[in-house]
Amino acid sequence: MSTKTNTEVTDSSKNNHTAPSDSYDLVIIGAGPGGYSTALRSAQLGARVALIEEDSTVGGTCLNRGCIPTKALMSATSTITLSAHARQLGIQSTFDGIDFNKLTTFKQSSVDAMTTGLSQLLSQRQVTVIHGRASILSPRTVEVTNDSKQPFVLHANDIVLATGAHSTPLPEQPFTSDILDSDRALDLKQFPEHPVIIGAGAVAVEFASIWQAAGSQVRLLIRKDRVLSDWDRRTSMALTRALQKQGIEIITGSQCARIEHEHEGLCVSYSSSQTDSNGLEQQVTADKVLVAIGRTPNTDDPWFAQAGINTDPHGLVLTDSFGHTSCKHVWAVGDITPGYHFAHRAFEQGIVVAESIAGLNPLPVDENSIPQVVFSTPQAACIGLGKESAEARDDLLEIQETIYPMLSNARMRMSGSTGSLSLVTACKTEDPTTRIVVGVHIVAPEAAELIAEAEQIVGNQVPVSKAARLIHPHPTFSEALGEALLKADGRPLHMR
Ligand SMILES: Cc1cc2nc3c(=O)[nH]c(=O)nc-3n(C[C@H](O)[C@H](O)[C@H](O)COP(=O)(O)OP(=O)(O)OC[C@H]3O[C@@H](n4cnc5c(N)ncnc54)[C@H](O)[C@@H]3O)c2cc1C
Ligand SMILES: NC(=O)c1ccc[n+]([C@@H]2O[C@H](COP(=O)([O-])OP(=O)(O)OC[C@H]3O[C@@H](n4cnc5c(N)ncnc54)[C@H](O)[C@@H]3O)[C@@H](O)[C@H]2O)c1
Repeated sequence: MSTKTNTEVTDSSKNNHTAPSDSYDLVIIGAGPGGYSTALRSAQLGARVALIEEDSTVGGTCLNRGCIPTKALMSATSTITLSAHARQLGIQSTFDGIDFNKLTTFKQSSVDAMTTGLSQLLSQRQVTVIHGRASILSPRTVEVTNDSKQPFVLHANDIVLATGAHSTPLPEQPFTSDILDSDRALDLKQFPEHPVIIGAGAVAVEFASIWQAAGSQVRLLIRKDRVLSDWDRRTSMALTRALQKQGIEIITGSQCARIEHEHEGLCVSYSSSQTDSNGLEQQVTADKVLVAIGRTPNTDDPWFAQAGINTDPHGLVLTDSFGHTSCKHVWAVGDITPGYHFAHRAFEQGIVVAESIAGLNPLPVDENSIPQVVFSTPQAACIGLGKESAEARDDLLEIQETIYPMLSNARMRMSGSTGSLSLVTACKTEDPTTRIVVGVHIVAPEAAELIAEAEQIVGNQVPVSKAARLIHPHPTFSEALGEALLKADGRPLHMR
């Protein structure tokens, strides 16, 4: 849940040496990954920075109710999956249930460690953190409101908008204690017994993995034939099959019509192109429903439009590749801007905006080399282009897909997991004799770590012939990428 408070307008950190003033080089609205990375880098470059956050803690969605608490739960429940696998390997272990109080303490301590550490870092860099709700009064003036004092005004040479996003509900179906968004799902006191999850993106798939591992009987209601349907088809199909193999029921081609309360839970009505061609509705029951159909940017306060900040039809703030908005001296970063919505993208945007404001002329964020990772079981990760998107590009020639059979990898076999790995290679029209790697797509237990190497290769446009010379330690999951590169270079080693 969002932890909005009406704390006093003051420095958040007790040991913050910088007293609030009314004049700054930079005022940033929102202390999530976009806002705090801008603050940290700007302060490092010598700017006087105020960071305004309406929650009681810094860190935004990611630290408080996104990346960190979900991965804490995932770290905990993945041990149940491991222990089930251990039994197959001859290691006797029993799963005696979950101490939810202890689990909640672990999750919260993971969050607290990150938010406290961030607060201290901001303090060390002399960033003034102010708790309150901010709005732009004019291009160089921000008003801050909270309950305890009169609104007050800050002046700034530049303003950065980093207000983030919130979960989108189904039409006319507000979130409740039973119809959950991810914030509410993270606050549950017990895992649900037979939840329905609506959606097929990162939130849906991660919660499906957490809950199924913990013993819930999860049903996923998805519109297409596979989860992560905007990913490369082979990869998303591999993950879909892996989830089904674990017992997650995936109802494909389905569109939720409504959710109603019944005597003992919820009834989800949906139309399904797969099971009923006459369009008749089907029903499933659930004790909780998680609605994970995307997020809406926090840009609907009237001051956005009044300040002249242009948005697209989804409410996303339009910027150039350096973060300038339509309003001079106002910049935007993170989930309110069009593109991938990940913390690591927001970090890089924050750095680029800070360096632009400081006059360092940074390179713009390279939107083509942003890795996507889903912390499901198994994990899925990708970077760059799939085969179809590469074929649609005018600047690429001779597109080739190389598929590595994951069960040829010793560590994959030992893990008991299924997976997939494919590479897309191509030549650029301007250099038609040099083949480079333009995309890597992985489903595997350590895909989130493996993708970092792929990012170097794709992001730096390394020729296949050079990348295939990199030596990988044996026996590791990372060898799978090495073997795939050898195959793409026409020199497969441990496969035909
Ligand atoms: C369940 C979940 C799991 C996720 N897991 C991952 C993951 O594993 N990896 C990953 O890379 N990404 C993950 N994400 C996405 C990631 O959390 C976001 O991309 C990231 O937080 C965006 O950062 P931001 O700074 O743009 O916005 P936010 O983090 O949303 O921060 C915006 C901040 O602005 C504040 N604010 C808004 N309006 C005002 C105002 N008017 N005045 C003052 N303060 C204001 C808000 O209170 C908030 O703290 C996850 C998201 C969710 C929901
Ligand atoms: N590991 C990570 O990096 C991570 C983890 C969780 C969330 N996130 C980010 O948080 C944001 C929110 O995640 P999300 O999964 O909610 O959104 P998403 O946009 O990633 O996925 C939304 C899913 O809902 C489906 N959908 C949309 N409207 C629907 C409808 N009316 N009925 C049924 N299905 C519908 C879409 O087809 C899609 O599969 C994303 O930007 C995501 O990148 C990232």
